[in-house]
Amino acid sequence: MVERLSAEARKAALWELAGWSELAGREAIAKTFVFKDFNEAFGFMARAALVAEKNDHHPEWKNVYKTVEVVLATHDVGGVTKRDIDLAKAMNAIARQLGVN
Ligand SMILES: C[C@H](O)[C@H](O)[C@H]1CNC2=NC(N)=NC(=O)C2=N1
Repeated sequence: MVERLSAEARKAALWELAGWSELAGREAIAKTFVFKDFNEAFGFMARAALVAEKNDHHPEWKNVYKTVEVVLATHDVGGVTKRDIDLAKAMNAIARQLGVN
C-alpha cells in the first residue's frame, strides 16, 4: 500500500509539476490540458491510458473536444500518493511530446 502524502509533501511535489494544482474540497490534484484539436486530445488519452493500465493506477477525466480535464487521487487511501505524482509526470511528458503543456 502506498502512503498518502501530507499537505506539505503534496505542495512540494506540485512545485515540480507544471500546470497541476490541488483540487478544492478534496485530496486530489488536477490539471486541464488543452490540445490543438480532438485528435490530439484523444491521442493523449490513448497514450495516458496505456501508462495507467500498466501501473494499475487510473485517472478520473473528462474530455470535451480538445480539452481534457484530469483529476488524480488514490482511491484506496482517499488521498494523493506517489502513484498520482508519477502519473501526473507521465501525462505532462506525453502532452509535451504532442507539443502542448
Ligand atoms: C484493484 C486495483 O489494483 C485497484 O482498484 C487500483 C486500480 N486503479 C486505481 N486508480 C486510482 N486512481 N486509485 C486507486 O486506488 C486504484 N486502485
